[in-house]
Amino acid sequence: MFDAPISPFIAALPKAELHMHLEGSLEPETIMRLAGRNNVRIPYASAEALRAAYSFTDLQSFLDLFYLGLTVLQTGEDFYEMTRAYLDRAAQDRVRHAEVFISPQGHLRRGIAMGTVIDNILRAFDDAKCAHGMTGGLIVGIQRQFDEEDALSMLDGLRPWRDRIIGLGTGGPEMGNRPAKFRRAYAKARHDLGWRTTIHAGEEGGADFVCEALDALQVDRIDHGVRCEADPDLMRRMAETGIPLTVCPCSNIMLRVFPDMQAHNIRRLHEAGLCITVNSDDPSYFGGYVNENYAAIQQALNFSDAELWQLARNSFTSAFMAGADRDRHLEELDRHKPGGATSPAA
Ligand SMILES: Nc1ncnc2[nH]cnc12
Ligand SMILES: [Zn+2]
Repeated sequence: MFDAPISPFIAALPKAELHMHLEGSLEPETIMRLAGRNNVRIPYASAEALRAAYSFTDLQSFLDLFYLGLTVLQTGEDFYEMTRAYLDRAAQDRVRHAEVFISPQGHLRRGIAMGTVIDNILRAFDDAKCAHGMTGGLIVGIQRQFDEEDALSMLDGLRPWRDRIIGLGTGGPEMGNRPAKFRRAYAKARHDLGWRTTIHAGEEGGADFVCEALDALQVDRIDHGVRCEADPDLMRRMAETGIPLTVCPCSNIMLRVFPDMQAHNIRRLHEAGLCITVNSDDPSYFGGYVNENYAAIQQALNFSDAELWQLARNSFTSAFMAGADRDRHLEELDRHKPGGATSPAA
């Protein structure tokens, strides 16, 4: 579906990916293989039949399949393989820093222990860092359809990994589950656990969801956020404060947030001075890893190499990453600047 050619510039461009759900990186072939290995019933005859079902009408129609697919994850090895496969694939796309989401509640409810989930994801990160020299970290995601008590008890269960987790996010069905529902969970993550925070807002929900996320939760980033355009005051605020948006162009087309890529507002958001980053969200479900997302906006919306370079730069400056790592990545990125590298003072 997203078959724009990936230019040599995009292929070589160092980039950070900040919005990618590990469970959304499970390819249909992997889902069917793990279903067989773990004796989990998936009501599709083959990987091709499962992939053929990836035709969505809205966020919920996707989430139904996403929640089905993740049931094949049973053992520590499954979580390791899923994470390692994504990180190896991302390294091929020149992702130098990856911040990925996991939704522990979806696994705890099926009787999987927190340690099985978290330890094995972190082990895959450690190995991928050695293999590819990449940096990155794990963001735990609240599933917003469950109540805040459930989110708070998940946070209690994550305390032993407090220093190895970088942030808290929230995903799941946005309508009917406003950001302020998780006020206490976000305060706990920030003050008690010392994590950075982000939330899916303004994907299907309106600009008011983005405002509420900023005011009630004081998040550091907004995931998606594309519907902020409906509120000019909010647009000005976002431009002034530089709060990053992790935009996922292919996801937005697949979930019908916009009818097609030409109609996507990412260029307008960028030109309005917002800090925009490009990400894949759930690459196996939406037909594109991060480079396909860069290529899609280049082709449909005429992003120049210089503009794509700026989006890649935003991805590093928006990351929840230590200053020394960021400086190292930015130095490497500088060498790919169209028209030549900037001087250290620039
Ligand atoms: N695009 C998305 N929106 C909300 N929740 C999600 N979980 C995985 N992908 C998601
Ligand atoms: Zn997402």
